[in-house]
Amino acid sequence: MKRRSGTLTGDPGQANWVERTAARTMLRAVRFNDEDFTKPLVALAVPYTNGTPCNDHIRTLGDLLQAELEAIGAKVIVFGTPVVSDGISMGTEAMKYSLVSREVIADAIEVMTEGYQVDAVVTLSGCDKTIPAALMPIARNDLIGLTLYGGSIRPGHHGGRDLNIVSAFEGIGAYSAGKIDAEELCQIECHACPGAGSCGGMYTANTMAAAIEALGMSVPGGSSNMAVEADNQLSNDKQGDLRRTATTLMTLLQRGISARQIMTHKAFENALTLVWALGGSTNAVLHLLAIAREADVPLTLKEMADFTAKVPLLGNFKPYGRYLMNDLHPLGGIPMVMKHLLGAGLLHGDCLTVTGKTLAENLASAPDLPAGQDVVFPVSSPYAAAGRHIRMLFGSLAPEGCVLKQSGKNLQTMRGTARVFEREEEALQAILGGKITAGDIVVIRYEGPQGGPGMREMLSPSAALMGAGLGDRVALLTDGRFSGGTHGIMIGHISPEAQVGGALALVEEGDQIEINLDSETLNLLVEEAVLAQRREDWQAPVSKARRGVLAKYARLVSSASSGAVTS
Ligand SMILES: CC(C)(O)[C@@H](O)C(=O)O
Ligand SMILES: [Mg+2]
Repeated sequence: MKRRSGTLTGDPGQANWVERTAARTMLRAVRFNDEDFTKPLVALAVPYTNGTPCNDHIRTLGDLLQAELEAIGAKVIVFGTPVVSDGISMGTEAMKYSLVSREVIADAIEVMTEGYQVDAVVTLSGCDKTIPAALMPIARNDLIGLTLYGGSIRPGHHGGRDLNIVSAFEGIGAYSAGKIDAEELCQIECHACPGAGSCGGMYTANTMAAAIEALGMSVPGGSSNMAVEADNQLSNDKQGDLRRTATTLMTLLQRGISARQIMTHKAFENALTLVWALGGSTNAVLHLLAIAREADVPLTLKEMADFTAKVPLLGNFKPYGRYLMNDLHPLGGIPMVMKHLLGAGLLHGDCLTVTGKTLAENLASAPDLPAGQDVVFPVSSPYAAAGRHIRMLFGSLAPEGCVLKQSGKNLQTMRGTARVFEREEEALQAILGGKITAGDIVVIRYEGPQGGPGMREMLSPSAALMGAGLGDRVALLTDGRFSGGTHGIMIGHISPEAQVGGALALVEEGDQIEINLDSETLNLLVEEAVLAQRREDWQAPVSKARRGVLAKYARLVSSASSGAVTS
C-alpha cells in the first residue's frame, strides 16, 4: 500500500524519521500512539449541523464511522464543513450561499485531505449541496475514497395525507389563494418533517445520492436507506451502510483503487440514466457537469441532452408523482431500480465500483422489480416514454442552453406574455398578490451564478404558482435554478445569464416568448433590430456582492451550462 502519511513514520536513523519528529509530537498530543503512525491515515468529512434535519444525525454517523474505521485498522482525522439548508434558506438572501457552499465544502475537504496528506478519505453528506461537494474533491485529486449519504427523512402525516417539506411550500400558495386556512397551514408546518433525514421526494438530495451510487462511488443501497426508523433512532440499514463503508474503504486502500478508475465516462452515463429514469431534480444537470469536470471526464450539456433522450421515465415520485423514497426503500431501493435498468440494457454493467466489483456484480443479489406496485414502472410500460423528463432547450433566449423538467407531462408548445422581475422576491409578491394570470410567462433574472450571485433555487415562486392552481398555465423562466421540489412549467439555468448580457437581460414586459418542445427551443419573439437596440442600451449592473465569499464566487464562477464551477 502506497501511503502519503507514511512520511510520519519510519525508524530512527531514517531521514524522514528525524524531519517528521515535530509532526509526531503534535499528533501525540491528540492521542496518536506509536502504532497509529503505521496505520493508513483517513480523513473523515462530517458535514454536521443541528440547523437542518438533513444533517442533524450526521455527527452520530461520523462518530460511528470513525469507530468502525479504527476498529479495522485505520487512523481517522475528523473534521466538519459548512452546511446550508435549502429548505430553510429558500426565498431569502441566505439561499445565495447554497450553491456557493458546494464549492466551499469541496474546497474545505481538499484543504483537509491535502493539508494532512491523508491516504484516503470518507465524506458524509445530507442536504443538497453537501452531496456533490462530498464527491468533487475526491474526483479532483483522484483520491482513494468514497462517500455516504445520511439517508432520506420519513414522511409526516396530517389529515390522512403523507406530507413532506414541499407540502409546506405549496401550502403557502394554497393559503394565499384562499384554498386553505391559517389553521391548516399551521398543521402542515407542524407535521410535514418528523425527524432527521434529507427531503423525502425525488428532490435534489435523493436524486444526487442515487446518482453517486450509480457512479459507483458509494456502497450499494446507501442512497435509498432511510436515515432513521419510525422512532427517530438511527436506522439499522444506515448502521449497516456505515460498516460497509468502512470495510469498502479498506478494500480500496489494499487494492489501490482511486476515484478516477471508477468515475469514467461510462459511469457518468449510468448516473444520467438513473437520474432520468427516477425523475430526478434539474440540479443533477449542474452537479453532474461539475463532478465530471472534477474527474476530467468530458461532458457537455448538449451531450447530456442527446444521451438522456433515450431514457424512459420509470419513477412515480414527488414532486410530480405520488411517492417518496420511503416507498421505494421496502421494494429494494435504488439497487432494485438499477438491476431493472441493467436487465433492459440501459446501464453499463462492467463499470468498476468502490466495492472493487463491477456494477453488475453488485446488483446480482438485488431484488427484481416487484409486480403489483406503481412506485417504479417497468421499462416495457414506463410512466412516460423516453425523452420526456429533463429537457435541454436552446434558442435566441438561451444560446448556451437551459433546462426544463417535463416529468412526463403532455406539454404543448406555449406562447406567452413576459412578466419581468429583477429578483425572486418581486415575482413571489406578484404571484401571491394575484397579479399573475394564465398565459403569463414569469421571467426572473439577475439570479444566475454571477448575477445573484449564487443562482438561487426558485421553489417559493414555483410552489406558489402550483398552490394557486396556475401550474399548467403559467411558465416561469430564470437564469437561477429550481429546487428538486419544483414542478410546473419551469425553465432554469438560462445561459448566458442576464448579468453577463445574455438575451434574458433584454426581455421587456409584454414581449412574446415561445417554448417549443418539438424543436426543443426557447425563443424571444422580438425583431432582431429591436433587440440590437436594446443590446446597445444595456449596461451590466454592478455586482450585488462587494466583498466576502459571494464576491469571490461571482468573480470566479463559470456559466450554469458548464456546471457553475469555480475551479
Ligand atoms: C428543499 C428541497 C426540496 O430540498 C430543495 O432544495 C431541493 O432542491 O430538492
Ligand atoms: Mg435544493
